[in-house]
Formats: sequence, structure tokens, C-alpha cells
Amino acid sequence: MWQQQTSIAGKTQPTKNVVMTIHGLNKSFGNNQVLKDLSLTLDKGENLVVLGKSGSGKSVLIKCIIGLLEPDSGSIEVLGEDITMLDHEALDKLRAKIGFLFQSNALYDSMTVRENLEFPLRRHWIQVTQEEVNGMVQEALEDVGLAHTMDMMPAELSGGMQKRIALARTLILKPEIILYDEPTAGLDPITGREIIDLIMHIREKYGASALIISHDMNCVRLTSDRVIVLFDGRPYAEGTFQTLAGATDPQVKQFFQ
Ligand SMILES: Nc1ncnc2c1ncn2[C@@H]1O[C@H](COP(=O)(O)OP(=O)(O)OP(=O)(O)O)[C@@H](O)[C@H]1O
Repeated sequence: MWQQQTSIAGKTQPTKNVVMTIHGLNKSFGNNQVLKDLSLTLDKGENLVVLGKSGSGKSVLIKCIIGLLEPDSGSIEVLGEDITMLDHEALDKLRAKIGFLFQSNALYDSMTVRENLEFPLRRHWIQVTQEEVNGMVQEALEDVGLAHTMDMMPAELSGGMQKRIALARTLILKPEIILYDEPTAGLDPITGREIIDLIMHIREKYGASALIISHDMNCVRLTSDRVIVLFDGRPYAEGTFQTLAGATDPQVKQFFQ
């Protein structure tokens, strides 16, 4: 296993600032063992990027974290609660603290931008007045620079704008952790850069922790505090972008060339 000076991939060192601890996670589909004894931690306010070849299990990892897939074994402790042990109601409550930016955006085509943003508030039974809802929608849209689109339909917006609306919908619940699944995939470099800037702005404003899955090395370079390279279902290497970019290990090097 390739190592860098300060940490060894796969071994976690919990501190009081940890918001997520994954320990010994295994997930198979038939004979295909996708995640193998995977352990990692996410610190408060940290942007952690998970990098890996197509099919290395990045999406499976995210789905396990939000409870869409059940791991075969291992624990996923999020904000002090092991999600693998929670019942449906408790999991739903915890999910309200975890924002998820889907690669597909997952906006509702038949709803206006405002209705899309109001949806998570209703979905999680958040008790607020209509005036408060209006303020929350306005703030989330201002965060992504799209307050003027409130009464538009998603189909009237460009791909980059839809991504920003999806991000605003994630922000409305002020999540403590945000999971970004390929946030710049399919966007041109300029629009991709706008999303990268937003990810950094959101971290600055809300101090949320982020787990970011990305192949876009510009996104990885600009957003990451720490990078984990997944290989063969396990964290293979871990370090800052700069450290890993200087690696001579072929499995690591291929991403940075
Ligand atoms: N629901 C499922 N049923 C069976 N196999 C699955 C399922 N979901 C994922 N897999 C398998 O798990 C492996 C990892 O898939 P995953 O989507 O996590 O890869 P990835 O690293 O996110 O790839 P990409 O970068 O292309 O999105 C693949 O071999 C995939 O076929």
C-alpha cells in the first residue's frame, strides 16, 4: 500500500472534530465485492475528496452513507449516530442534516424552482411559517446567485443553473454535511468553475463538512483539503492534493498526470 508521510490509508484516527466515521465497511453484489473493509473519517468543516476509477465503488459508498444501500458489515457513524443501526424514522431525521447533491440534480420538472426548494422543508416536516419559508428560499437562492429564477421551471434553466438550484435545495436545510456526487460532471469548464467557487463559498459561509466525489482534477485541486484514492474497494492512498500529485506510485500517479 502506498503511504504518505502523515497518514496511512485505511486507518482512521478519530478526534473530537470528526463528523463522520466509517469503519470496516463491506458491500458486495453477488460475487462482486465492491467495498472491502473500508474505513475513513470526515472532520468538521473539512472538504474530503474521494477519487477512484469508474466502478471503484464511489457511488456505492455515498449510497451506504445516506442509507440507500445497506452495507453487509461495518459501521457508518454520522454526527454521533450509527446509521446502520437506525430505524426508518431516526434515519430520516438524520438525513435532514446531510445534504446530497445528486449528479443528475434530481429536480422535479413539474415544480417551479420555489416549489423544488420548499420540498425538503415539507418532506422533513420542518415547522416554519410561510414567511420563514419565503426567507429560507430567498437566502438559499441568493447563496447560489439565482434569486431571480424563483418562479421559473427547471426546464427553462441551463445545466449549470439547474446544478446551482439543486445546490440551493440542498442548502435550505442548512446541512452539517454535504455529499457532492461528481458536482462538475457534464459542465463546461467555466460553469464547472462556478460550481467549484460555490462549494468553497458554502464551506466558508456555513462551515459544513463535505465529502466530494469527483474525477475532475481541477475540482479536486481547488476544493480538497484532503484526498482519498479508492482502489480495489479500499482507501489506497491519502493526503493533500499537492502530496498526492507528487506521488510516484502508478495507481496514484494515473489520476494526476
Ligand atoms: N445496485 C447494484 N447492483 C449490482 N451491482 C451494483 C449496484 N450498484 C453498483 N454496483 C456495482 O458496484 C461497482 C461500483 O459501482 P459504483 O457505481 O459505486 O462505481 P463508481 O466508482 O461510482 O463509478 P463511476 O465513477 O463510473 O460512477 C460496479 O461494479 C457496479 O456494477
